[in-house]
Amino acid sequence: MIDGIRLKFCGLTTLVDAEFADRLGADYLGFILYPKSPRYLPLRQYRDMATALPDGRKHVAVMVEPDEAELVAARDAGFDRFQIHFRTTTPEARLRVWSETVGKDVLWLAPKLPADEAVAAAVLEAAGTVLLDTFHRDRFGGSGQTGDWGRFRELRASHPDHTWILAGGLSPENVVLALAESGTNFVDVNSGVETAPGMKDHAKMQALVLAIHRARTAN
Ligand SMILES: O=C(O)c1ccccc1N[C@@H]1O[C@H](COP(=O)(O)O)[C@@H](O)[C@H]1O
Repeated sequence: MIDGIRLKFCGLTTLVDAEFADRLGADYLGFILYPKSPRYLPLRQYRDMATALPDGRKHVAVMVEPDEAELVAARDAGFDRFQIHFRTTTPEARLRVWSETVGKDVLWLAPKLPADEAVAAAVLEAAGTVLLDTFHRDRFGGSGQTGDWGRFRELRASHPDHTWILAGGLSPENVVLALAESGTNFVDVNSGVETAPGMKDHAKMQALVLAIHRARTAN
């Protein structure tokens, strides 16, 4: 927690980067288990890394429309949270399977939500947390593009019983404005603190944490 803001650094592919995220005080460390991502981390590599990481941070498995066996494998590997990106045409029964497999409290649903679509009731029923990433027609996440922070604010206010996570193109340069405009207390940061996909830039990670700290402690 950085002065009341929950922080997840995502797309971690090396122990050095994960340890650095931990030292900076990130609450959540995100590992992308989606083979088509340039930040893909195979599950066996995650297991090796996880045993070497200090306790205290929650580990998030980032997946795209996993089948039940893939989700069970991630659950059995010891992840604490499960962030699932999916198309809004996904059958509701599938959302229920994800929810029953890991539990509503630890499931983060990330619908690929076009500007004119509401968050479906089935999404809110299946998960206690909704992650709003920027809509991109051809991608599930990691686009590096910012979204509609005003819409995030409205959705969060409309569903106060859920936890809402802001994602999409967040960086040291824009995070303070994103906090102010979205009203979020939970940010997910990925490509905005990289030198290349999957390679974290420690100076940018530190700058992001400092930017949040300064914004939150300024009078
Ligand atoms: O980063 C990826 O490659 C990725 C692939 C598939 C699903 C999610 C992915 N990343 C997630 O996307 C958001 C936003 O990322 P960015 O800050 O815009 O780069 C974040 O939740 C990542 O976990």
